[in-house]
Amino acid sequence: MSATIIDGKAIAETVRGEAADRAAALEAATGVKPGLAVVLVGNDPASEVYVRNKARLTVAAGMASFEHKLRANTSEADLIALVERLNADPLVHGILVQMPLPGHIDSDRVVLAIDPAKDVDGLTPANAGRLVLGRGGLVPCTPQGCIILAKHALGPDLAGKEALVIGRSILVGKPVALLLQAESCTVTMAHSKTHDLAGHCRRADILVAAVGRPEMVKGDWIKPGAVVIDVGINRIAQEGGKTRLVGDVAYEEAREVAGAITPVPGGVGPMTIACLLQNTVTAAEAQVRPGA
Ligand SMILES: NC(=O)C1=CN([C@@H]2O[C@H](COP(=O)(O)OP(=O)(O)OC[C@H]3O[C@@H](n4cnc5c(N)ncnc54)[C@H](OP(=O)(O)O)[C@@H]3O)[C@@H](O)[C@H]2O)C=CC1
Ligand SMILES: Nc1nc(=O)c2c([nH]1)NC[C@@H]1CN(c3ccc(C(=O)N[C@@H](CCC(=O)O)C(=O)O)cc3)C=[N+]21
Repeated sequence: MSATIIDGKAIAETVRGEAADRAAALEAATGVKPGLAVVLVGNDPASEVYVRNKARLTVAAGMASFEHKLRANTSEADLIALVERLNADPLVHGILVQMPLPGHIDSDRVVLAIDPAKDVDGLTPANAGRLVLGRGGLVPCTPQGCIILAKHALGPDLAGKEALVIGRSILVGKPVALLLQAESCTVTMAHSKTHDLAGHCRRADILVAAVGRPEMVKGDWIKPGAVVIDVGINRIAQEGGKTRLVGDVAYEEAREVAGAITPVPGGVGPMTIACLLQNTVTAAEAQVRPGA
């Protein structure tokens, strides 16, 4: 039996449409157009593609896009000074600093400089803490996207499902595990020190892979009928000098066993951008109508 392919591209289009409607309603009511600032340090070619995609889709959703491309040798102080200017800029409601940053910059200090009200990545201690406590705040985009995709496959009620998250980063693994727990799943978090990863995978009704290792999760690790959400974005070399994107799951093997699976590209990636636009509108609404 072959898995249902979860169409992240189509689902993301719907989510972006909702963000566009909310942005238009806010502008009609208050005259304020939500604005998103993206900061990229250095010229990593893959990151440049994401930044370009984000800018195009932000404008298409009726929001303002501000791009700041800084040289790879930009100092931490100059980067923090830019973040502080964006914090103070009334046209900017959301700030995203693309990770990873070059090695000479302490990313914790940069994230701490972001106004939590504009932290559309949900990385500041204020937003991360609210997520742990279950008290709202801005929630990281990729984890939100994972939950939406899992619900597309399983329906809105995820309660009681066995969920395994591979990866425990602040950007993806930890928040996705918290969101699954909030949906009343029974959650296991695996990482580089986990023993018998394959055995853990085989118990999972929902498997989220956020590792950054191309095709690490094999088909025979997957419980028949499971929902597989592949967060990995890995560029690998192909014959003829070309490259291609693959996830953290061996897709061709996995789709023979899983009940539903997200492709790479066209799965979680587009959802990340769609949820970023939603977070930008949410941030703008709160900044325009505090307490509303
Ligand atoms: N689709 C999208 O929108 C997005 C995709 N990504 C992609 O998702 C992937 C993960 O990103 P991110 O979370 O930022 O990555 P990090 O490198 O920050 O985290 C990777 C995690 O994987 C764990 N890990 C590493 N090797 C193994 C192993 N052999 N077995 C089990 N666990 C392992 C690490 O464990 P430990 O903690 O022990 O070191 C760590 O927790 C990347 O491919 C990235 O490009 C990221 C963001 C958005
Ligand atoms: N502060 C921060 N927040 C992030 O959310 C963040 C980050 N830094 N650093 C890098 C990762 C990676 N990431 C992606 C977003 C969209 C796609 C995406 O749109 N992918 C498409 C197209 C990919 C392509 O074809 O190039 C797809 O998978 O179909 C991919 C990857 C966000 N990240």
